[in-house]
Amino acid sequence: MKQQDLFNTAPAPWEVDDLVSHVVAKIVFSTGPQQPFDYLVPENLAPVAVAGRRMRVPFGRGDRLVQGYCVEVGAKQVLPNKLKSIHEVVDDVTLLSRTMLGLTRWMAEYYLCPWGQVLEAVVPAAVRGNAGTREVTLLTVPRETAMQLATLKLPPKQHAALTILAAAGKAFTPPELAQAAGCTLAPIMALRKKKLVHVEVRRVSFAHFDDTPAEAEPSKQLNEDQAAALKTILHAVDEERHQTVLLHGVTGSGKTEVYLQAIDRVVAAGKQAIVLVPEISLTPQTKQRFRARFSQIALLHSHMNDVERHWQWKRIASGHIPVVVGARSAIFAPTPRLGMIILDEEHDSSFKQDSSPRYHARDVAAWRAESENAPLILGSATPSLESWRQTQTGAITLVSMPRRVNNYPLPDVKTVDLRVDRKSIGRGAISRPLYQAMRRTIEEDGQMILLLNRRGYATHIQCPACGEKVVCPECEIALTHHLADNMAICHYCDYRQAAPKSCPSCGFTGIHFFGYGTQKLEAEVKARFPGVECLRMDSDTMKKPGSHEAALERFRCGDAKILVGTQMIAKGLDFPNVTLVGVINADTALHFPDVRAGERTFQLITQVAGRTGRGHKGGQVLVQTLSPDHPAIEAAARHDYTLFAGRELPFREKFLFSPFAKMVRLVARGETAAAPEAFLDEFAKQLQKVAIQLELELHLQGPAAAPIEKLRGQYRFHLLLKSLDGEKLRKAVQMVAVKTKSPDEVIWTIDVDPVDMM
Ligand SMILES: Nc1ncnc2c1ncn2[C@@H]1O[C@H](COP(=O)(O)OP(=O)(O)OP(=O)(O)O)[C@@H](O)[C@H]1O
Ligand SMILES: [Zn+2]
Repeated sequence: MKQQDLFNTAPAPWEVDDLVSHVVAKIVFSTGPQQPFDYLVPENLAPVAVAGRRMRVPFGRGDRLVQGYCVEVGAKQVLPNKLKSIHEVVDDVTLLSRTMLGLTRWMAEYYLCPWGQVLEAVVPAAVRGNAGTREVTLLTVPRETAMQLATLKLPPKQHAALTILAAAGKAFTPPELAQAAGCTLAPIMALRKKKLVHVEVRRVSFAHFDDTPAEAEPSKQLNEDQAAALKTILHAVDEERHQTVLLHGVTGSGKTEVYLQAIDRVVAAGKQAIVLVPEISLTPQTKQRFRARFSQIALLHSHMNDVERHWQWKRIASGHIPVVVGARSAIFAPTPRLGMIILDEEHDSSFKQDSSPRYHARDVAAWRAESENAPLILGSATPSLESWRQTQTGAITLVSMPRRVNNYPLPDVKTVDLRVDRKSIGRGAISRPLYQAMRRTIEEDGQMILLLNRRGYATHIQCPACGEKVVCPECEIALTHHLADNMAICHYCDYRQAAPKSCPSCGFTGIHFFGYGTQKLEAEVKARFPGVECLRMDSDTMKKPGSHEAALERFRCGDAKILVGTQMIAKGLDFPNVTLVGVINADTALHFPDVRAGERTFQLITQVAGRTGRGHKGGQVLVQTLSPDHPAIEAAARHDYTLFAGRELPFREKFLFSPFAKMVRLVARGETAAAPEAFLDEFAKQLQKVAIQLELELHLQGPAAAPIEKLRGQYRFHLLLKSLDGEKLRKAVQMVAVKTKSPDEVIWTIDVDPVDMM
């Protein structure tokens, strides 16, 4: 883990006279040893041996050739016979600029993971694999050969081919030349052997994608709030200095228009902008909005194939594409002249990667923007408490847009208390008040969105006779009943079995399916509103590429009246005819054993409520809940972010959580419960020793069984580390980690600034 250079050790005193200055390349491997190694750069490779390219080098006793990333090249005093030489430079283009190399190094140190692993995450596999390109051999005639052409004694076919190539004035591949000269490849091979033609091997791209811009759209006349926000942003853009601005604008306040006009200025200055959005927000609507304003734009999304990904990467790296829009990993777009970074919906948890390197795009963006003197714009109606807190300390500039565009009011939000007697609520998932509101909406030709954050049909299966619950044998989590193929499925590991007809334990045939998923809700809507088209959007119905677009188009054009879905329908959508939003169960995420449960609930309800009232018809929201008095639900019903943050922050401070304390989470898993628990116990003990040494005030929670105690057959434990001093905390973890050799049966991970606590 520690980045130390084996070859940086000082030479012995009697060796000093033998030192010579040599060009040395520092190589980092993506697997195997974690520390960089030095290699000599032979003279013939000096022009191409550039930091940021991959190189093949001899490694180990057998000098096996392995590939690594060159992260630095420079003159160094070395004992020449002690270092091996680079064998080959793999890339003919530089994959990582100095800034990007610096970024990867910072990520490795900050997130406590191997540098090589970060490099592999930053350079897309499609780029590493040169997807969509092939090597071609190109032939030309050197000048001296061309001048002697008339006097050269050659067989007629060779002579003819050489004459044609010399006259062509451009390079031919061997088959092209053979065709032009009307001969086989043999005479051309002969010319190559005689060295009468110059041979060059070059990698060319055969990919091409259509990027015709959408119909152009002029920018909008900004309202007062938007103009003020834009002014603050442009200040930083014009001065080419780094500043982070949090654009806190309520839903429908027109944040996108502010981004677009800020980007205009960046592009006019000849620079590039990166816009990050949650993957799920890369809707046709978002794409269209950006396409209509910028003719040259790269849209990076997960359905892209390798050939296209590589093609886009090269276009961005060439500097020709001024605007890049994409999900989390677009923060690594190789823009040579970065002028601004925007994170829309900056609070979204999809910006945190849940596999190593476990980076948060917001923090990576902050590092990048700072080192490239570019402004960073964070936008949200429900900012993360991390960003909000920084506006209080002055590290981030706050700009507010508290009103919707066109002075549309925020929708009226009412809670439906599900605790009152069932009679007045009605049966099924849709309460009586919600049903009546739905009926009215249809009569008034409006559209509506129903949010239920659980997919599947019934959320648990239980025997009323003996109480037996049907759980996943691998995760011990209740299986969800899915109607398609009548299966019972584990939502954690995708284990599936046929839905039981009787109790697997006592044989009772009246086994019961409880709870509501989106499938069951859709069925209920269809039964109660026959003839009204209802669409369902969740990860089950949205598997196929393009299905997202198709569904949203049916809703946009007004054919579908009711849209039922999970959180994927909660953000970003801008449909003026949506006059009703129903939250079927506001409590699904409220009681998770996670410090952010309240924050997530507040965000989800505020965001989904924001989908309505975006037109002149107005809108209303009904939130069904068992806890209408919960502070998060109450604040969301009032669209009051400041109220929510004002209540939540003191709690976080008191109990030492983010954003006040820095947190690191360790998760260990294994076939038995004992091994991972013992491992974390020992880790905690070592940490406490190191903490004394470093004078670190360390707070430990656990080790304890993780909320998801068992996953895919493995027992999971976690240990939460907290401290006000993040730097020292990471240092302590690193010091223990380098010395720790985990037993074979334990797999463990380090998560710095964890978001997922399950
Ligand atoms: N100055 C303006 N005048 C008129 N309409 C505007 C103006 N600015 C934006 N709009 C329109 O207002 C609507 C809402 O804007 P937008 O989707 O950017 O809001 P938002 O702040 O991103 O909301 P959300 O957080 O809910 O996604 C869009 O249809 C947009 O075209
Ligand atoms: Zn499972």
